[in-house]
Amino acid sequence: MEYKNITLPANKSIALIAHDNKKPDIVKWCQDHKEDLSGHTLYATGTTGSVISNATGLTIQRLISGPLGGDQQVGSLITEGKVDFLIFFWDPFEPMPHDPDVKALLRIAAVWNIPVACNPISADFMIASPLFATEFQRSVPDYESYITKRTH
Ligand SMILES: O=C(CO)COP(=O)(O)O
Repeated sequence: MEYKNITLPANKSIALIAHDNKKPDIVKWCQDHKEDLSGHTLYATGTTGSVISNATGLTIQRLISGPLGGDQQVGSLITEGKVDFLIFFWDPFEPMPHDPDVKALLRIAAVWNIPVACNPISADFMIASPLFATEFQRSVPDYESYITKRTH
């Protein structure tokens, strides 16, 4: 696989997701970082988006609920270059009916070199990074050269 660099703008697109037992954690994290988050474009799966916007007033583009396909929607936005960061507090203690979707989302985030925080401390380190609110270069798979190689 060949890679190319793309420039991420200072204003990032961040996807916020939490399983039910972790929703209090993501709400608290968003309350603690409300000011920093308000400068970015926020996406969330359905229920996570509702609880965060009710608790913080942040503007969030809500997708479908996770078990109904929301994780797949986030994965699709990542492949389209429309989501730059993933904050996903997944539950390590409970199996989910949509575990294959969760795994697929985490895989696609790795494929597209997306920073992923799976717990509040990782998210704290991420948002404290000087790169969080500045332009930076991200290496991504060079899809066009991949297609060209496979078709010539
Ligand atoms: O299940 C989820 C992620 O796998 C989250 O979905 P909700 O935000 O709709 O609860």
